[in-house]
Amino acid sequence: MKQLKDILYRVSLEEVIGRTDQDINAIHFDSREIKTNDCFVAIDGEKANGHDFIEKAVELGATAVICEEMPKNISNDVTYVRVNDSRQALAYMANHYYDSPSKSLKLIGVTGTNGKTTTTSLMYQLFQNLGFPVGLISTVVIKINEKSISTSLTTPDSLTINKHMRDMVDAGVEYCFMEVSSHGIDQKRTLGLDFDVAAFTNLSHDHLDYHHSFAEYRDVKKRLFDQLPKTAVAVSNKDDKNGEFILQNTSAKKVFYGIKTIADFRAKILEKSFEGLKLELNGLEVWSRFIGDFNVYNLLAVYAVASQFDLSELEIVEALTKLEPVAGRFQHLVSPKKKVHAVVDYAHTPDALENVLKTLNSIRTNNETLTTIVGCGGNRDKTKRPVMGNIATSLSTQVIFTSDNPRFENPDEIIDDVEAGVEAQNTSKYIRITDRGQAIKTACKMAQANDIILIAGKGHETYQDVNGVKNDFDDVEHVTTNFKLFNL
Ligand SMILES: CC(=O)N[C@H]1[C@@H](OP(=O)(O)OP(=O)(O)OC[C@H]2O[C@@H](n3ccc(=O)[nH]c3=O)[C@H](O)[C@@H]2O)O[C@H](CO)[C@@H](O)[C@@H]1O[C@H](C)C(=O)N[C@@H](C)C(=O)N[C@H](CCC(=O)O)C(=O)O
Ligand SMILES: Nc1ncnc2c1ncn2[C@@H]1O[C@H](COP(=O)(O)OP(=O)(O)OP(=O)(O)O)[C@@H](O)[C@H]1O
Ligand SMILES: N[C@H](CCC[C@H](N)C(=O)O)C(=O)O
Ligand SMILES: [Mg+2]
Repeated sequence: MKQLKDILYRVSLEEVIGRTDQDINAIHFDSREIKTNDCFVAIDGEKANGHDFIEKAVELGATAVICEEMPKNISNDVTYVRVNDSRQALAYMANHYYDSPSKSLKLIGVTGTNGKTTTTSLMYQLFQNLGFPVGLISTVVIKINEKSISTSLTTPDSLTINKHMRDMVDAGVEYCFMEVSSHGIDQKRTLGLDFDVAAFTNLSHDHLDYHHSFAEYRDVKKRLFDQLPKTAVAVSNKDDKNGEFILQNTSAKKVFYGIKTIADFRAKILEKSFEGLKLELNGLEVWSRFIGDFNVYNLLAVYAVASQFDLSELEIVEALTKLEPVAGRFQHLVSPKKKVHAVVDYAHTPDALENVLKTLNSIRTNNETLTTIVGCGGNRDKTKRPVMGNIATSLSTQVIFTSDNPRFENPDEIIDDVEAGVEAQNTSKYIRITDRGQAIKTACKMAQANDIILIAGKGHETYQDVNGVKNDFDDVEHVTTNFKLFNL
């Protein structure tokens, strides 16, 4: 239990009505969760305005309200605090409420369009293999040592982050690896966290519905590095067009990795196949079970981050070679009889789809058919749809356009948008099958020995979100079932 004035430390207060020495049970930004003696933080959001629920929160027992505009009706036994920015206030309050847990952790944040889940999960794996107590906050799962906690956002809200970090510290965790999404930075979900290292993977087209322009999207990502203290380390991908720009204004120590340019952490690709990659990492020759040039960047990011701590280079490189692929990221399944290759991959951006398809084309030995099954999510950036339609048809033998998570949109209209990007010479290369299960079944039915099927977009997801209902759906399960059904 803490007093309101202790939680409000560092929050710039515009106006206060009422006392600030009362005990606060819990902080909530959703009125529906309020109970007696809680503090309600009103946020003017994307869909609703929390200020409209202040009275409801008071009715439910809130004794403190944090808001950007004072409500018309003031209740005598409630304290009202007006602030400039409720999201910022929430982040600082969450930090104090949980006793600044990020200060007790070695905190590593990873941002970028693609590769965040892969690199943070690999860092978690590597440090765990080296015997450290570890935590992870990722799109797929939150981990506190061995314990898994389910999650729905890549970067949760500031209260949830601080709560999990508190639990991590209490469980003895030393290193915490977390994904930092652009929504997370923009909505100040990570504000006030004490990052020791922040790493940048890459920047390409995504979320332009939310950020309006590519420059705005890029500048939001850059903010993570701008806010780092001098004592922190900023790691970036030198081969990415924005890799140097992102670190332009950071006060942190700069460290770069790359394949094409001179960098602190370098890799050379010596051999590639479905079995993995032979690499040279800073001069040391190693084997890795990963497939695809993009995964070399991911391994380099892990290498660069791990090298910022008290570990020997040999120890790190050896641990890198032992890393296992991450669920739904280039997850490779081979049918037992006809050796049909299926790759389930979370590529849901144009750049990711292009990388995965180029990788598959580069390891195709003969002229096996490469069938791509792909769609786009509903209620997300519409401008990426035609671009992905074009990439899929240009880089595959044949394509089945299907449904991803339609959310509240009509799946056939989403496919219309994807189809609109197909260039004239490729129009005979695709068919449309809206039902994703049928699309996977059709591809398996057509498959011949050694053919390759890419199922893109949903990776690890075990549901399909239709009108807000999450129906069970798992790409990997569908592939395995159809491998059996068609005796592949
Ligand atoms: C567009 C967006 O990012 N929205 C996020 C944002 O919601 P918001 O603050 O705008 O909320 P809102 O629905 O407008 O409501 C405003 C306020 O009224 C409150 N309210 C509402 C109703 C009520 O009865 N009482 C009440 O108090 C709400 O709790 C909220 O505080 O803040 C919420 C709490 O942190 C998030 O759950 C919510 O994520 C939504 C569900 C979402 O889908 N977000 C996606 C786009 C997202 O964030 N994705 C990123 C990147 C993904 C990636 O590429 O990896 C991620 O980090 O996951
Ligand atoms: N370094 C990389 N560069 C480009 N593409 C990548 C890279 N790493 C992974 N990908 C591709 O992007 C997909 C998503 O990877 P991952 O889940 O690691 O990214 P993410 O940044 O966490 O995505 P999200 O924003 O959804 O959380 C992968 O399935 C793969 O196709
Ligand atoms: N974190 C990403 C995931 C997209 C995954 C894809 N399957 C979709 O539903 O669009 C987002 O929320 O945009
Ligand atoms: Mg992720």
